[in-house]
Amino acid sequence: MPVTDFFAVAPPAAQPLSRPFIKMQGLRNHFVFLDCRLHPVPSPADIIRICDVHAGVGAEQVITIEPPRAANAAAFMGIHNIDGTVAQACGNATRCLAWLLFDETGQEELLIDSLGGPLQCRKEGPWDVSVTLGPITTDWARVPLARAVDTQHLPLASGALTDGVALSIGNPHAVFFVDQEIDIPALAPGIARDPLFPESVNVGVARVVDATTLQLAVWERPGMLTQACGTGACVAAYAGRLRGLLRGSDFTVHLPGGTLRIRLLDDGRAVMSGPVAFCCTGYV
Ligand SMILES: N[C@H](CCC[C@H](N)C(=O)O)C(=O)O
Repeated sequence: MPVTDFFAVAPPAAQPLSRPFIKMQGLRNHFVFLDCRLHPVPSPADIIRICDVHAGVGAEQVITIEPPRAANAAAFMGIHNIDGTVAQACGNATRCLAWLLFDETGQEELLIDSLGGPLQCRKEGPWDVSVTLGPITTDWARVPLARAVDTQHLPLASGALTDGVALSIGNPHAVFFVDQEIDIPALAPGIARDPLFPESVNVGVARVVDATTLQLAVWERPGMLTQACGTGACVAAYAGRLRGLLRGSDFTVHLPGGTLRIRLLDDGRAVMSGPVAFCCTGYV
């Protein structure tokens, strides 16, 4: 029985809440999945409650599985941040959603549609999934930025976070390369709320280990340090190669929650490969 059959299981009569959910995590970046092929997309207030571990099950994003909007897509993926706002891309959640759809359909390759565009997904192992995201761009208007600046050498700083690179892979990122320990919660908000970023920005802090390896941590929109950020890993590898700090096409990105493998394609897209894990089911 596919895990997603749970979405059709009625709650116990005494259950005060009626919405079935599946929770999964990718490198400890954790998500609540709701099937909106059967139920309406929840309100921002409900998203906030579900993400709040003191009021709901707790999650770093709520992912809504919606009917496909693009031809030959298995589903549309809605990405909802903890403040109820909508994001355009989420690498770790895409791997988890792909796993659920592989399990549901028996397929081992499929397309997921999203605001950031189509995402080709492939089952690499029982709990290992690759997703092709992008293309990545450093075009200021598409990050987006509020004005034209050199996106490869950003004119803003917050403490030791200087000389960053602005990119988009569907969602906005600013990547800073450092060679020292950084108090990210102290410094990253100064970047994220800078008026240069009209939609705010995910702030990646990267340290080069060698020509194909990074260490990375990301202060994600709307303002939280996550254990892993899939889109952040893709753009950090891209920015590192752009800066001449990395070489080749295949990279390893170590995040606090674990490691992702990133392959940069010639067309600007990135193939991100990594694990997924099942957490629990329940009702919210
Ligand atoms: N908070 C991000 C979305 C989730 C990105 C991250 N969880 C990933 O795995 O890519 C944003 O607002 O753009």
